Amino acid sequence: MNAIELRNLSKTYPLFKLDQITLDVKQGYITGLIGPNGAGKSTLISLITGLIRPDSGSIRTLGKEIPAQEVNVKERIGIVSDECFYYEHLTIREMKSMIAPFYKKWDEKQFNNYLEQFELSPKKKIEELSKGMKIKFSLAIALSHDAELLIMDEPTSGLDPVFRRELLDLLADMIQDETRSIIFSTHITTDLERIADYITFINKGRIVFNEAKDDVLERYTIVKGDMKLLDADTRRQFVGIRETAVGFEGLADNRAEAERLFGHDALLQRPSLEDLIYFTAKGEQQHA
Ligand SMILES: Nc1ncnc2c1ncn2[C@@H]1O[C@H](COP(=O)(O)OP(=O)(O)OP(=O)(O)O)[C@@H](O)[C@H]1O
Repeated sequence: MNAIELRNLSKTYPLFKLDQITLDVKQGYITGLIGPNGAGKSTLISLITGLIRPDSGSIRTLGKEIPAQEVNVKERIGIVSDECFYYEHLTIREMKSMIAPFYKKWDEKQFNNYLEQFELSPKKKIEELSKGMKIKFSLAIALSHDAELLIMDEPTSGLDPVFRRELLDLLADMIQDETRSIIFSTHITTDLERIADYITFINKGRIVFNEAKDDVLERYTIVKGDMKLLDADTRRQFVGIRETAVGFEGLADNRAEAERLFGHDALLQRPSLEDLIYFTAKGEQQHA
């Protein structure tokens, strides 16, 4: 089953279009959403959570049509972002008291455990929280109502490395029973290399791929070699190329083909997710 199903989803802003997005986010797994600045990640997440409305296309979250059946699904979802809509003048305890009644499965003991684990004082006002503390607070809320789907917009960007690791462990634990699902956007791609099962790459409002992480990292390859290996034909193999004084480095999207073409003349390496973003953006500049 899919936790999220998007069909031909479009949203147009004056200078940007999220264009005909069709995407399945699998239940029971962690999906990472990656892409350059302004690619449309937050817009996509806002559409999925019902914060903004699409111009066309359909959204089905946990089996329910959004926005039509939104009320039936809200309490089964946890949303984590540093831009959550809390009342700044309230304390953590007061804010929790406002939020908790909306959730049938609210677990007060669990919430208090998370506050302790995250070192958050219930007496602190929301306006006094740092960016990282706000993320921790919204995470404590999301994890205390037994959410089946966690949707997170750059949850790790404001967190220190120690807590980031702890959060990743927490997320990995959360999906152990294979009924819960997590989608999160981030620029810290090493976090996804650590825990994501699937990667959705979005660029300029379009999906570049939505695939199992291991398949992606197997399919693409970094090729390093001498400039004399590059001609009009071989250049076509590359998503993007970086030329240096001593040679070139490029990303090819077909490892088998690159091996056939370059054989032992070039060095082929497994790419990182960051390489995929970097070379895709670079390729666009080169083809522009
Ligand atoms: N309310 C809005 N009105 C007009 N344009 C908008 C609005 N919200 C987003 N955009 C535009 O949509 C595009 C995608 O923005 P979005 O925030 O979804 O990107 P992103 O991938 O999350 O980027 P980043 O990695 O920088 O956070 C940008 O060009 C942005 O300016």
